[in-house]
Amino acid sequence: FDFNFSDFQLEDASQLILSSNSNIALGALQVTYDVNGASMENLSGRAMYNKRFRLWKGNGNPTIASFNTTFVLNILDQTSPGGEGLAFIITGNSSLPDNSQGRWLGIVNSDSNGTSEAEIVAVEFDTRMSGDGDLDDNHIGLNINSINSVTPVSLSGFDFNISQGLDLWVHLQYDGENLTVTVNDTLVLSEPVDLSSYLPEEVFIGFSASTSDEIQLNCVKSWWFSGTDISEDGNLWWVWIVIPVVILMMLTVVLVFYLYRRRETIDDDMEGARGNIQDEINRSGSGPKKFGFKELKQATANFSSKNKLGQGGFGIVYKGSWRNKDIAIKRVSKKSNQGKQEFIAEVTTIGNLNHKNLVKLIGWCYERRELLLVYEYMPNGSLDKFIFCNEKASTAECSTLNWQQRLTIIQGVAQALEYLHNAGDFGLARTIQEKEKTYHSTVEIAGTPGYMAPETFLISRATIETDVYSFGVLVLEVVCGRKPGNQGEQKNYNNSIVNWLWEFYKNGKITAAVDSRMEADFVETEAERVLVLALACCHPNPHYRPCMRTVLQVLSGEADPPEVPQERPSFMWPAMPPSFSHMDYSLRGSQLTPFTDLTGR
Ligand SMILES: Nc1ncnc2c1ncn2[C@@H]1O[C@H](COP(=O)(O)OP(=O)(O)OP(=O)(O)O)[C@@H](O)[C@H]1O
Repeated sequence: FDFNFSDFQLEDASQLILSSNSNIALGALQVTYDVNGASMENLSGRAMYNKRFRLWKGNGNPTIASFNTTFVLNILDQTSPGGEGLAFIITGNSSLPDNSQGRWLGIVNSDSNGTSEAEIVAVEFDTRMSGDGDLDDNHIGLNINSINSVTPVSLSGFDFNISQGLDLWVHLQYDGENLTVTVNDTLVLSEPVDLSSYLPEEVFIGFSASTSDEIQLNCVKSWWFSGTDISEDGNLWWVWIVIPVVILMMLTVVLVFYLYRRRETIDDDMEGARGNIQDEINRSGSGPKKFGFKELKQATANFSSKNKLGQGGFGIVYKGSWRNKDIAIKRVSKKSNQGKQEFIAEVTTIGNLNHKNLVKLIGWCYERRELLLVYEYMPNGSLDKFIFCNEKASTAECSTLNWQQRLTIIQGVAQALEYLHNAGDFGLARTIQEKEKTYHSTVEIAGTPGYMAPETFLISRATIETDVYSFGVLVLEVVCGRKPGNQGEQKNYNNSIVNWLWEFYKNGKITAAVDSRMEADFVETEAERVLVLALACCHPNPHYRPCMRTVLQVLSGEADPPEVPQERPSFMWPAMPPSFSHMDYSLRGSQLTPFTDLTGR
């Protein structure tokens, strides 16, 4: 809070509040006017700076501003003696009190004198001894809400005479505790005073003066003021709004940038993954088409549950319509363990297969972290619907397959499997074997209990032999119309359909196991041949299982079924090839692990 009037010109009036008896003339502030030829008697006047100065703030232990001010006074008696005096004032009220001429110096009047309502602190330059408290006619004093000074100091002792028309350089300083006054570089007054006790927080500063019957010229020739601006803190409200807003904006920018980068990284990863997948699939030279996710979403009416065909180990299969053609879309579950490698394996191997008994893989999609496989649609659905009948289903709902149909199915599956075992050294099994992981037609260790060869858990992978075992179980299912067993039963290996049938075989009545729903309408020799073949496929020792070529020969009648022992052999591991069969396994000690407990999924 600073201002400086090196002199006073008329235009400076806009920065001042001048009472009616004050004006600017002759380069000076005439606190009581001395021009215009009007009477100068019994006047009082005030000339205040027009902006308030914040003197203090806060309650209890307030912060108090400090200030410095220097002004040049020129007071000249017009009568002898002259009268009355001039004061530097700090006040809550800029307006001149009524009837403050004469001895009141424009500071107070008879009503406000001595009251706190006056709200004024003044340093008076008193040129007339006019009241009881006055020291002499040449003194200064600190006045608080009163015309009587707290500590009047005579300037006569300092060789100054206030009202002789000499320039008095007055420097007034307040440090928040003490008020000091120097006149012409001489310290004349120093007084402790808490201005906040008497004055409001915001004050006007300026000058007051008066005349009486005795008159004088009351001029201020220049005025400089500088005070600490404690109001700034109080005006910092905008800081509390602006800074949090700026911080919030910065955080938002950082967050948006971070999310954008993260998204980019994810997209990059996905792009990278997709790129790899696409590259690998392309490199394999396979035929399946790459579909867009949107395309498949549309084809399945947004994967509507109405279009669900079934659910396998990898996820849900939906029926879809694409270019007026029915398709089946397997949406690999995100929870599924099918990873990129398995996906590529499925696309590149199955996609390259071409056999009338194998469902054709038309295409694939890997987008938005979604893995999808598109197959040709099989309108008749799954075989299990035809060979197992829900006990609650009516006869109409469960049409029984005749012997020829069953034989055709078995032959069809055998042909497909033989094709797989010969086509390109069985890509799927090979792909997964490389990873030392089993892959068959479902997740983790191949498939559903009951279809799994006993060694599956021990070797942890699919082999041609384990496929033959599964085929054997399928044959038993198709011929006997019986499920391989529920999961609970499968925890006990001896409860499997294989063990069940072996009992019939042992008792010499294997055809008694044939599905009774055919009402004995089947060719007994064919049924026996097929069932014994199935037992051979399900031999606990993989080395004794026939290959699929042999299976086909037996099914077509070109060859007899392999010899099958009357008693089901125990499962031993490691399994010995036929040439070692004479060896006493028990001598092999701990290396030989009789199979006792097999746990499926
Ligand atoms: N191409 C298709 N046409 C018609 N229905 C199909 C087709 N593919 C699958 N389905 C139906 O969806 C079901 C699930 O098929 P999916 O191939 O996922 O599993 P699965 O062969 O039954 O078992 P696994 O998970 O062991 O392979 C099938 O049982 C069948 O009912």
